[in-house]
Amino acid sequence: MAESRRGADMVAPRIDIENLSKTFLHSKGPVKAVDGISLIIPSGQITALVGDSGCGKTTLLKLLAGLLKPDSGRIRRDNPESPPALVFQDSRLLPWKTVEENLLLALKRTQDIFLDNQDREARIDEALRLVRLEAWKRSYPRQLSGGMAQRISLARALCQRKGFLLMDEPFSALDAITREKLQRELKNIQRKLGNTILFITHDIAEAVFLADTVCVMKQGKLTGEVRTSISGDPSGTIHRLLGLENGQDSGH
Ligand SMILES: Nc1ncnc2c1ncn2[C@@H]1O[C@H](COP(=O)(O)OP(=O)(O)OP(=O)(O)O)[C@@H](O)[C@H]1O
Repeated sequence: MAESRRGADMVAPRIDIENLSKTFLHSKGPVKAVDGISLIIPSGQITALVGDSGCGKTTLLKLLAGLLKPDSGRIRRDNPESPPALVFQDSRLLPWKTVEENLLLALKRTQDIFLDNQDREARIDEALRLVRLEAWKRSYPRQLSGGMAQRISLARALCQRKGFLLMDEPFSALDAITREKLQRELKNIQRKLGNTILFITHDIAEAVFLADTVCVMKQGKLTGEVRTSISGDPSGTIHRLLGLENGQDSGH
C-alpha cells in the first residue's frame, strides 16, 4: 500500500535562520518585530522561545510557517517542500465537524496524493492513539474539555506526519494540572517521533521542562540561547537574560 511505502519518510529538518528581519509600519512609526535574528533549530529537538509580550515571538513563528515574508534574511531547511504543522493557543476545531472529520480535513489539505482513504483513517487512528483520545473519534468539539480539545489539535498536527511542528503557546489557556499532563505527553510523543519542534511560551518552567534549548527574545532580538541539559541553572539564566529577578514571570 502507498502509506506503508511512505510511512517511515518523515524528515525532522534542521532549520537555519540567517539574519532575519521583519518590520511593521504603525501610525506611531515602524516596529522591528524581528530584528536580525540568526538561529539554528536543531533537527529532532524541542527548541523553546520565551520573551515578553510583543517581543516578536509569533512574528518569528509566522515567518517560519511561511505566513509572513521577511524584509531581509533567509530561512533554510533540509526539506523545504513540506510546510510545518501548526498548533495554536486555541484548538481551532470546526464545531460542526466530528474529531475525525476535523483531522481528515487537515490531512486533505496536505494534499498528499499517495494517501488513499484507508491510509488517512490509519493516520487519524494513530494520531488519536498518541494523544490517548481514540475513543473520542466520533465526538464533536463541544463534547471535549479544553485539555482534550488541545490534545485533538495536537493530533491534527501529528496526523500530517510533518517533521517540523510550530507551537504557539499551545497550553497557555489550560489549568495547571492539565497543562503539566500535556507537557509530559508532548515530551513523550516527541521522543517517540523525533520531530523538530519550535515551542513558544511565556512560562519559563514549561520551556525548561520541555526544551533542549531555550531561546530568549527581547525587542525583536535574540539575546541568548540556554542548553537546558548543560546549564547548571537554566531557569536562573533565562530569568537573568530576560532582566527578571528569579521567580518572577516573563508574561503579561
Ligand atoms: N500584522 C501586524 N501588523 C502590524 N504590527 C504587527 C503585526 N503583527 C505583529 N505586530 C507587531 O509586532 C510586534 C511583535 O508582535 P508579536 O505578536 O510577534 O509578539 P509576541 O512576542 O508574539 O507577543 P505575545 O507574547 O503577546 O503574543 C508587536 O509590537 C506587534 O504590535
